Amino acid sequence: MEIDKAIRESDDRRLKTKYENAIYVIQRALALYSIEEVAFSFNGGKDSTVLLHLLRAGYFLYKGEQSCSEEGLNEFPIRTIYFESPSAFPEINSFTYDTASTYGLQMDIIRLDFKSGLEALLKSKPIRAIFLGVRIGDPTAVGQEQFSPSSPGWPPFMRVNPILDWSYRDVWAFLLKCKVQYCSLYDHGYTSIGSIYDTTPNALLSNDNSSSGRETFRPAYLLSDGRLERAGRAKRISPVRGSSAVSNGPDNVGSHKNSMLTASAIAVGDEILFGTFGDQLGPTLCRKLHSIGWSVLQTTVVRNEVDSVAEEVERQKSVNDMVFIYGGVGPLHSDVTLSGVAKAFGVRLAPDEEFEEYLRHLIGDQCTGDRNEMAQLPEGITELLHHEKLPVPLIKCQNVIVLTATNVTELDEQWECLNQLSGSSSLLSMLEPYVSKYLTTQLSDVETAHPLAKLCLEFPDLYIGCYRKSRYGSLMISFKGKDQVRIQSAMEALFRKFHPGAFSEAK
Ligand SMILES: Cc1cc2nc3c(=O)[nH]c(=O)nc-3n(C[C@H](O)[C@H](O)[C@H](O)COP(=O)(O)O)c2cc1C
Ligand SMILES: Nc1ncnc2c1ncn2[C@@H]1O[C@H](COP(=O)(O)OP(=O)(O)OP(=O)(O)O)[C@@H](O)[C@H]1O
Ligand SMILES: [Mg+2]
Repeated sequence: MEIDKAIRESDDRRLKTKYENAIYVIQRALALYSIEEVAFSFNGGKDSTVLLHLLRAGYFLYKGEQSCSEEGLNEFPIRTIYFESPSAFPEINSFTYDTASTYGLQMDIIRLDFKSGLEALLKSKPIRAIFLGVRIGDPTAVGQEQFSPSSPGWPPFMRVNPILDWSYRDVWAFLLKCKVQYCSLYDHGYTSIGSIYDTTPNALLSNDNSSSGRETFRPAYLLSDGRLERAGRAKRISPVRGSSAVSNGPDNVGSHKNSMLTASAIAVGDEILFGTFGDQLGPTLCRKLHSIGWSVLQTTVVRNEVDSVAEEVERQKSVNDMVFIYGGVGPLHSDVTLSGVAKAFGVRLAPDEEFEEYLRHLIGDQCTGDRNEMAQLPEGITELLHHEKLPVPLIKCQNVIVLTATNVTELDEQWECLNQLSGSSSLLSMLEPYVSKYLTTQLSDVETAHPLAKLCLEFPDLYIGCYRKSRYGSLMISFKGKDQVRIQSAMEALFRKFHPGAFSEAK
């Protein structure tokens, strides 16, 4: 069988592993369901083209194990369904039909929407399982496994996704290694194909030939960052963020100048709770947030335990505009922060090829196996924050930023990068910074308590706090707010309540 031979003769270890896993899934499905009970959903796209050849190989190998003779092994008896639509590209349509005839596919053409089409199909045929070319990273892959029952509200069948864990690069490695035909649009810069209304060539593959008047594009397999395969697809409205207060674009940055944005910080570390090691980052992070006008509502310390992290993240993300979490990131048994974040959002960890590439640069050969645990990130909600000064991008899951800093110097660097990124994107809106004034007094707590309580009522827009460094030393009074004039007025109001010289200003 030519596909099996091409992969077995290749020296691409990663591709071999992906191939073997996919073939395993296909063979399990063929063992679970009779041939009349399975169908292949084929639409001429690159992923379904990969799947077609995997199914051909999988069926061949499965049948070969069952019978001694080679007779009939090259046929492909799996029912193939194609949802034909007038909004499909003509190239996709003709490729689908040509491929069907080349490989003798028994095609059922369905001219209904997916759901109604499947309802009709399942009524007329004994189908129980459908092979799909869905991959992690596709918007529809979130939450799916290799075997996933159809969703509630859909007719009942098993979705079988043999290439769920394949990356964009794996897809192209396979198609090129096996030298099989694929739809011609992929040679002209299309990297993911939807309808004629929502799909254009991927601008990242554009040749700079604007002077010639006709823009041309490089082939899809040259796209180096697979995460951008959908860059040529019209955007759907993205999921709602953790909070509407975080700006969604540069235009909004200014409009937040005077609004209130809140953050919290979560430190993950048993050693902090044992008292062996102090939280290095919390206080610095609070000061930094304050300096850009954000209010910090809470800092917490949680154990290196998935559920503890998940519960805290879940709580904080729903009441804050941004949550910062640090500690517990890496390959150690105690590094559970990303699992906790994933659990808080109800998603799983999935391999992220781009992140893996960064880690590979950083730790080289120590990056073992085909599945790098450190390159698993919360699926469908992760954004990598790139900055030239960062060896590995920071991870942002909706309104949760995972900091990898372990000390203040590293935090300074990461904060600077975050700030610079915020300048050109919507990351952290810069607000009017807080200003602070401090007074000290030798007056007793009892003398100051009542007038200070009244002052707080008179200046509800300011934070007026009191603390002392020792029970018998001087009392420190802090005034924090965004309006210098208001702070001055509050201080003067306080002076008027006591004898002159009762307070002195402190730095
Ligand atoms: C054979 C088949 C089965 C599908 N099963 C489901 C399903 O169980 N649940 C679901 O939400 N969508 C299901 N879909 C729809 C897809 O998840 C998804 O909406 C569709 O492929 C997206 O295509 P679009 O980007 O062109 O809208 C199915 C689609 C096909 C072709
Ligand atoms: N019109 C359709 N008819 C049959 N199956 C479909 C159709 N649209 C989608 N599918 C199924 O859903 C899978 C995922 O679709 P998706 O568009 O992500 O991948 P693709 O079309 O194979 O490749 P590409 O990402 O390049 O468009 C397909 O591989 C196929 O199994
Ligand atoms: Mg497609």
